[in-house]
Amino acid sequence: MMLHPELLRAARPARRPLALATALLTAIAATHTAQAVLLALALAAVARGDTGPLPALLAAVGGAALLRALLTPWQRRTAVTAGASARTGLRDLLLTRLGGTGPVRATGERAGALRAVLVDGVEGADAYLSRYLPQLAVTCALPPLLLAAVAAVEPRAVAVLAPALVLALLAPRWWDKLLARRGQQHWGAYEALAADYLEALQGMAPLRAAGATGRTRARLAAHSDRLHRATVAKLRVSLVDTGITDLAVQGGTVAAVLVACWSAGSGSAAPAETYLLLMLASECFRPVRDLAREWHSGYLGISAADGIARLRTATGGPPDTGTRDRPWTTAPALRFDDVRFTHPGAAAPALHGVTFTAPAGRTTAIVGPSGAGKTTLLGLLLRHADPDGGRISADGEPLAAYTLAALRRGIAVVSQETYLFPASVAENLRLARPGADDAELRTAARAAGIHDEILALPDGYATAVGERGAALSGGQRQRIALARALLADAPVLVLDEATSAVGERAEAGIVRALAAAARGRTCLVVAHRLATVRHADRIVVLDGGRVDAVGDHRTLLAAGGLYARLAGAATVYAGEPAGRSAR
Ligand SMILES: Nc1ncnc2c1ncn2[C@@H]1O[C@H](COP(=O)(O)OP(=O)(O)OP(=O)(O)O)[C@@H](O)[C@H]1O
Repeated sequence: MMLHPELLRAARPARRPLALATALLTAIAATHTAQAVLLALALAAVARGDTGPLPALLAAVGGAALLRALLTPWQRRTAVTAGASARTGLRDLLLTRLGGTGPVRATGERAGALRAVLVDGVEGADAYLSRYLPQLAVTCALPPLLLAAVAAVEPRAVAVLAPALVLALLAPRWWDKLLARRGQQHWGAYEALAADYLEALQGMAPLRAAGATGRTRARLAAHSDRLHRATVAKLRVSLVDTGITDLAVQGGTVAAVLVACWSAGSGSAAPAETYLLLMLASECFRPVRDLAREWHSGYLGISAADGIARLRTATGGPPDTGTRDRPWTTAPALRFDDVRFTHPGAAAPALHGVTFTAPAGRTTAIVGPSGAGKTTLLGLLLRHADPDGGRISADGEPLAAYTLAALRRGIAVVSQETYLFPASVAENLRLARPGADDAELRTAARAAGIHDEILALPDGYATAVGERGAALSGGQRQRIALARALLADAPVLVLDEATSAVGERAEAGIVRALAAAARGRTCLVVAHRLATVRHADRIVVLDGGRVDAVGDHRTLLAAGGLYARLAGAATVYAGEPAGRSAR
């Protein structure tokens, strides 16, 4: 009788089909009981030598079997519908929750473990809800009614059937805690192995380059062995559980047969009563046997339930309490006011009180040495986290006033880590705007400097890009991601090292084209190569989490501070004398 609040919560969206599936299962169980009673009456008629009622009784038996044959597929279909509805609701909820907590890393979960919960865990919850739960309801409801019927026929039989039923259903509950613990250990080992395999597959190239594939294989084998041991430990407890249930079912049935024989032998029961007793005794245990059959479905769901609960209640994102559910209609001015932030667990603040304005419809670049806080600042703008102090506002309205969905619709982001889905180039572009026509796709691709290269692909815009865009170069992937962001037509465009994989020569042209395409939008650009941002309307120089200077390229160079030093380093790095760049 394993009930888990997390799984019961997941059942809510599927309440109706689950109730129908349970009602149908009850009806199917009722046809078994009716068939048993009718067969007992038919056998009693044969024993009496009275064949008169036999045709009607046998026709009724056939009717019960036929009804069951009709109800069973209906029940299965309804249960599958209920499971699908619960599964979809649960995955939606978990994905929304994950989306709300920001990047996957923010939840502290490994991607492979998340995949295990979202795919296998939710499948386990489906099996629990659609198969185990209806059967559990029937098992709790039916045997007491059948015991009452047995009591009416032969009260003494209840004395053997009731303890057997109690033993079958309740004895295994004594080690529910152990079962739950073993289930969790098994699930934990499964999640860890899923995460290990995903990371090993994703990191195959660097592992091979570092000659570490052998060590990785050995580590995976060790974790696989851990999962095997957890499976055996779980199976051992599970087998004891089903063993006790089987023993109680067999023992109870045999005891009931003995009571029936004794009643018949002593002449205290008529043949009809004896047959009824034999049939009803067997029917008492049918739901218990059926529940044992669904036991593994239930156990899988229970094992995964804690993982689902952990994900559903994952914290790490800011509260989505804003009421403005539409993004800005025109490009807003973004104001950072004394923004302070320390990453969870970090020893020192990443931002110490950052103040500047990114003017509406203009391009503002954020530059600074590694670790200056540029990415942290963009993360706060996207509300992956909220500042510890100060505030960020758009057109004077705090970001928290907007719903997270509105905010994220209003801000298109291209970061260093681009993600392309295994679909065509056109489909990847249309993720940003499903209704975009071909001309719009081409305009965005031209602005991102990728149009000609797309045309040169085997099927042009219909070319499949492979998993994570494997069929394209890093620079091509980044420019497709840029085109996608332009297509989104959001009033705010954030580029975080968005052209880092593009060659330096091509980069300047792309950035110029981007600036033209994004005219009228508020752009925030982070780039290591200063040549990328020298045409920005405003440049904010960050250093150690503080604003060092704000200005345009010329005034910052003339001021001769950190920016000039960074520019010098950049031009030397690019093979140019520092003086040329300064002019
Ligand atoms: N998730 C994190 N947890 C703890 N500290 C972090 C985290 N992310 C960044 N930091 C720290 O915050 C500071 C600012 O990091 P941030 O990534 O914002 O700098 P950056 O200017 O973008 O650097 P880079 O140019 O190298 O990308 C650094 O000291 C960094 O170590």
